[in-house]
Amino acid sequence: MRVPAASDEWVNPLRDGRDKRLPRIAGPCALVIFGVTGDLARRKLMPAVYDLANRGLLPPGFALVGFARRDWDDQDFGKVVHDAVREHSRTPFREDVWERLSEGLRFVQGSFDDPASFSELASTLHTLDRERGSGGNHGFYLAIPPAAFPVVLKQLSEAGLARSDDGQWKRVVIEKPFGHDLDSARELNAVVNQVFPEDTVFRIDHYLGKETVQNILALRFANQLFDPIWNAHYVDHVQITMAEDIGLGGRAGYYDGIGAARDVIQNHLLQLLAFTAMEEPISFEPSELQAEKIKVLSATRLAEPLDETTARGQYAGGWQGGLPVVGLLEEEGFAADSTTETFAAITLEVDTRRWAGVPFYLRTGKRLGRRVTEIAVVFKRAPHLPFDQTMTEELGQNALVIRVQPDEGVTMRFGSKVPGSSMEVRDVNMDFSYGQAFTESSPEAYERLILDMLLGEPSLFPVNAEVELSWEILDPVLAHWAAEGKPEPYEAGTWGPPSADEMMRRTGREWRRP
Ligand SMILES: NC(=O)C1=CN([C@@H]2O[C@H](COP(=O)(O)OP(=O)(O)OC[C@H]3O[C@@H](n4cnc5c(N)ncnc54)[C@H](OP(=O)(O)O)[C@@H]3O)[C@@H](O)[C@H]2O)C=CC1
Ligand SMILES: O=C1O[C@H](COP(=O)(O)O)[C@@H](O)[C@H](O)[C@H]1O
Repeated sequence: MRVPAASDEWVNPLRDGRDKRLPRIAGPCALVIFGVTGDLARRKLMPAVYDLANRGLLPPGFALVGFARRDWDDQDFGKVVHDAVREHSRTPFREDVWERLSEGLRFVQGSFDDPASFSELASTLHTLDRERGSGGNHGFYLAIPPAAFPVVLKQLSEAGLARSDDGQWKRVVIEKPFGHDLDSARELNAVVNQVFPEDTVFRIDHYLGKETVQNILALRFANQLFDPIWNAHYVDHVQITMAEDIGLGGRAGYYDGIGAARDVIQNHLLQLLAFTAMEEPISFEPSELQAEKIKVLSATRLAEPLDETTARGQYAGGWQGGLPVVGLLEEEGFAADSTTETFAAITLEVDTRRWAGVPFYLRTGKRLGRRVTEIAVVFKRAPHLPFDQTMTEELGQNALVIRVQPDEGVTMRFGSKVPGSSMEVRDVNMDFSYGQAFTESSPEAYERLILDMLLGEPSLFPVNAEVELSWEILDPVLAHWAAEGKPEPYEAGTWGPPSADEMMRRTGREWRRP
């Protein structure tokens, strides 16, 4: 198989033709992970790198450099990567793959505020370029606390690590959250672009790396079936749910003061809305896809009044999976009077001809009934039912449900005659399940996104404008909630605070129980 040179033409991954179904392999390069001792690196990034190696998608001399404060050497680091891979990788562990990967592992010990550590990083990379042929192509993954983004960018710049000579590339991957409101996102964007030109900045929203999210584009734009009814004439409303059953033990440092809306609505859920509501791009060139997402986000705004169209909550103690669990205020590290919300629901309107008058309800929460992310497009009722009313009491509204996770797939809900002598009609489901339709398991989101970054393929990374527009949409409700004070408590293991149900009841609708 041909290994593309670093200078190979960029190939659009969303427009691959038949001959391009062959796996795309990254050219010679090194990946530096800042924050390599952290939770994200251990659970997601290092396993994803191994999975790519296992699939033969990394170049022969690939190098992975970890940077953190621990007093480790390359061997210690190798053991940590090994354990993370054994515990969390998607693909089976193979000794020969591990041997090859481990030859390129290096650790640089240092603090973000210490220029000497960055000089050492530069010298490590130069050595790798020479010895393993990474060719001056370096990706820098910032898996670090958001407050540290500016200092690391400055150090990279001052150490000359952000500068590319001819035929080389330097790219930066920035984890979320990208700012905590519009102003801070603008400031951060300015800092980032002082060091890395926009086309070398890869802002991660890992939801875009999920197969089921990319499949929204296929479902909508590869089929004739859905588009004619994908509009305000037929759609009653859209519900986007990201529910988690986990609590926030161990995450206080990041989550307290951030809350559910900043953590996932600003990024993952608004990206899901953009994919669901945008117009067909004229091609899958990154700029065309981004243009459509930008257009639809520009047309999106909060429905008002906010105390009726939004809800927020904080989990209290309760039961989950048959076990008692504590409330947020008892979780280690959270302030006893924390006003951080762990549940958020908002109503959005999309001011376009396609969506005028169709509410988009977005909700997310921790310690909810179960883990599920789905987009439910709920259709209007048939204008006339030629049945005896008693025969349709169990007929709901038609719905198309895109199950992002788990049990990935698509379900269509519609009415069907109940077998028997009467014309009774009841809801039934028609399912497409990834597990049944495809034999191969889907790549993990980070696997896909790390590879795309190494290949320089930006389609699945939100640009600056999308991030800022998302804050613009959310800022008013964040200010509204900040003025309100304490969120409403809800029992762990339930579906959120009563005000969330009330918010829907007011409109004559109800949340799905996925
Ligand atoms: N965890 C997750 O599931 C997700 C995380 N993210 C984002 O990823 C990023 C990282 O999150 P997470 O892994 O959970 O964070 P952690 O707190 O677990 O890890 C932070 C890392 O940063 C390093 N670090 C912190 N300060 C310094 C410093 N001054 N000098 C050198 N290293 C330092 C720590 O190294 P040391 O060992 O030296 O302390 C550690 O490796 C955040 O932006 C988060 O929002 C995004 C989505 C999901
Ligand atoms: O970005 C985040 O996502 C995770 C959930 O990710 P998923 O892929 O398992 O759905 C969430 O737990 C975390 O709070 C948030 O920062």
